[in-house]
Amino acid sequence: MTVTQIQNIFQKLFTRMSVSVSLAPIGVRGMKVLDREKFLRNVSVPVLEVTEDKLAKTTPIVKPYFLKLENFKPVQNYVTEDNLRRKRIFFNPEKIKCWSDIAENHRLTLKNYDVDESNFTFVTLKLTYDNFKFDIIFKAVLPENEEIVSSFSQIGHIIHLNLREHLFEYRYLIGQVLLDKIKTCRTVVNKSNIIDNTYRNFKMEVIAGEEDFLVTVKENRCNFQLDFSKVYWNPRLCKEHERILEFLKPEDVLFDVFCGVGPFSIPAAKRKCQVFANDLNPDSFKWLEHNAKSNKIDMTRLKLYNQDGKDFICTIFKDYVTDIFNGKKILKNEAKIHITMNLPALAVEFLNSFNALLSIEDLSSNIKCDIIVYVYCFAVGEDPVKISKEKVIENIGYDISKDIIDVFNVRTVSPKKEMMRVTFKLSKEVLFSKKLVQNDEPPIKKLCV
Ligand SMILES: C[S@@+](CC[C@H](N)C(=O)[O-])C[C@H]1O[C@@H](n2cnc3c(N)ncnc32)[C@H](O)[C@@H]1O
Repeated sequence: MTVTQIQNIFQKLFTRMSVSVSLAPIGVRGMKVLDREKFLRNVSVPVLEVTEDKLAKTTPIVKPYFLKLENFKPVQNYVTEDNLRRKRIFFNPEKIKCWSDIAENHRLTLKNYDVDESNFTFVTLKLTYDNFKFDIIFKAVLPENEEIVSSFSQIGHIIHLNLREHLFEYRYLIGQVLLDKIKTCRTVVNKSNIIDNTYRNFKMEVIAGEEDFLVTVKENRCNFQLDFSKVYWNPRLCKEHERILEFLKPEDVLFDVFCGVGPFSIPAAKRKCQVFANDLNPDSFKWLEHNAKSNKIDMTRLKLYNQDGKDFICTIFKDYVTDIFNGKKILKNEAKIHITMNLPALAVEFLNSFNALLSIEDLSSNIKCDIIVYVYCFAVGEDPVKISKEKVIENIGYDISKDIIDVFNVRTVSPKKEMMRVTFKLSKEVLFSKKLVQNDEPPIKKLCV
């Protein structure tokens, strides 16, 4: 018996006895400065050694047991001590600890090809930092039960983290690992405070890679270029942007009150809507203009504004609907007017600008015009639907319960905070409310929610 054969017997015995074989890195918990060498470890791994002619038949049978690691091939060439060329198929030791762990039907099929337990052995595999995915590394390094993978998003080449305070001391390690492991990443930033400024951008710290905030992202078949340090962009809103775009038909009109760099406005203009896009942030405005050009938008369909949302509603929107209601402007093919208000922390506070926006003199007979508002808000509490409805009604100053079309949960921001969208029909009652209320009553009706 050769030394290798004896080693194999011992390895088989040992592996049979051990309850579970973990492939995770060991001895790195608590590491704050990345030391790639410390991830080196030897693991005993089951392999099936077959002659080259048997490989094509054997591989499909044993594929479910393959050892899957980063930068690792589960099927490798091997030359025996007697100089014979063989193939080694590496199995996952977390699944296969001995020959009988292979399903019986698979063992029987293998036997038909003359492959059996005599082909099954164990080899020692040297695992390095390069073999582990970032989530495995974080699981091994960070305090137990920490989950950071869900708290990051990728915007072009930037990975954006929102680390909780107790993980701050690990931030440079986390940044470096992400930079190493995610091929499309060149910059890792951590948001260093919550978004509480007017322009909804965050102060951030570069924790790994280059200080380059200029990104290009693709959404709803449009390209957006932006400076992530100066403007708002959230890849988690892509689906919501798409949902709104689905509501828009060619010739419809969109007033995008807080448009950012244009994720509603630019694709809407591309779909032949008439779009009025506004944002207060001069940088958003700059990138909005840039993106309109780079997406080759017909600028007769897209008008851009850099004003406060309230002024935008009280001038641009007001003038447009005045012309509709006094018959100066006619919408083609019963087109609708849509108003998007995506500034969840504050948008409801702009709703009262619609209340009594128009005077009754502007109203020519019974012109009909569907105006749909999509206003976003945050809801913290047991019943986010009720909370967001109440917010809207309270702020618009009119009981619009009957006009609410939908209350939609867009996404969970944190365990107790939901981002909601309230869709409602902006009625003539609200737009002309002052004049509709008799006897100089204040325009705000008593709310019943
Ligand atoms: C949450 S972002 C939404 C951007 C974009 N609509 C989207 O869906 O990604 C809100 C935007 O509102 C803009 N903003 C903040 N206060 C504003 C105001 N008073 N008037 C107009 N825009 C404002 C910010 O600059 C920011 O771009």
